[in-house]
Amino acid sequence: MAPVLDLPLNVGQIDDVQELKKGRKTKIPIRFVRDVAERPMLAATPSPLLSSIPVIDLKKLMSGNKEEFHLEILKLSASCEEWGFFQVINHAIEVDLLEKIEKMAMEFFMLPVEEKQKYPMAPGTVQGYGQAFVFSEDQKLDWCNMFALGLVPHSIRNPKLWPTNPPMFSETVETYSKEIRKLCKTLLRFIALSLRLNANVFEEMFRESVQAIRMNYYPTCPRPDLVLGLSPHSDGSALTVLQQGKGNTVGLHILKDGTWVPVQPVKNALVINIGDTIEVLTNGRYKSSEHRAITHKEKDRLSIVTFYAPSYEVEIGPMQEMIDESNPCKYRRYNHGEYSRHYVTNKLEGKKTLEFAKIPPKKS
Ligand SMILES: O=C(O)CCC(=O)C(=O)O
Ligand SMILES: [Fe+2]
Repeated sequence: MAPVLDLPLNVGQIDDVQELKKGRKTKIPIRFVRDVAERPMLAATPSPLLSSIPVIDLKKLMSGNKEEFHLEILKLSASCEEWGFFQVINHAIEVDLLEKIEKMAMEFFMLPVEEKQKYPMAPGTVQGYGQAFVFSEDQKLDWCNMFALGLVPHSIRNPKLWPTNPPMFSETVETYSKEIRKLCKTLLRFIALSLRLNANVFEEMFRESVQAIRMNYYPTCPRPDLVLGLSPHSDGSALTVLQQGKGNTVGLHILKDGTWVPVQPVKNALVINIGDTIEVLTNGRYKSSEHRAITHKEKDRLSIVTFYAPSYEVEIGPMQEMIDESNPCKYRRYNHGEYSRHYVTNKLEGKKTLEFAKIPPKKS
């Protein structure tokens, strides 16, 4: 992943949530207890109208007749504009592979803590096992264990972080990442078409795109009402592909028009979201929505998340086609590597990271 902070950081004690659980204590350590305004308010049920994000059928885009294609492209465009999220079905990735990576990830998280800590995530970095995005002693912690790896290009990989246990881990991650890469390229072609742009525009612009994977494991929590599984954030990627564990409970929430909307898992679907890079490139037309994860009292949850982004040397800024009199340019131009560094060296805090790219509105 991108370069990280050189400073020594004092991040205080970071308890491993799976180990806390083994202690069978019902009292949540104070570092995990959120301020009242941040707590998830689980009792409040959102309107049923809001309870599902759009589902895109990739088969209709790849091989549907003219009418099916047209309707699906319109749906894709509306999903990216209004939600910044959709679920994709008929994505052509074998269910076996999805099941295999899920099994590997679970096997990894179930290893004894000493085994997992052989791949430590150093404070202020985002690869290895632990909690990312923690920069100070007084920062609240997420009820989550993460394991993250840089995959593509080869130079961002840290070979010391590739587990040899469970066996086949690296082989499965390689195969999976290739398939997800193909899917991202395909989706970006349709996203370009939905904007009436040349289908290759993103692929050509991104050069050798960067890809990283993060596995998030949310153990059960005695007080889901007090904690967050993952703090609210938007993703710094161009596109993110999220696989939820089979039979997962609802855990992912998207902020839409000021309301947290739970994402109902759809069997064998993958959840796709627009990252900050596409928001900037489209001058805000396609949104990188704020999202978070919550925990559950009786059910643990796993998510396997792939971040797909341009090569670090690429310059990003709103595309000319996205700017006109009624849509003045909202973001400045910057180098993607610079943004990536900014993203990974700041705590997750809603869409605050994207302030980096915003042009302040003119005072009248
Ligand atoms: O686990 C989830 O559903 C959310 C994960 C996520 O947003 C992330 O890893 O960036
Ligand atoms: Fe995310």
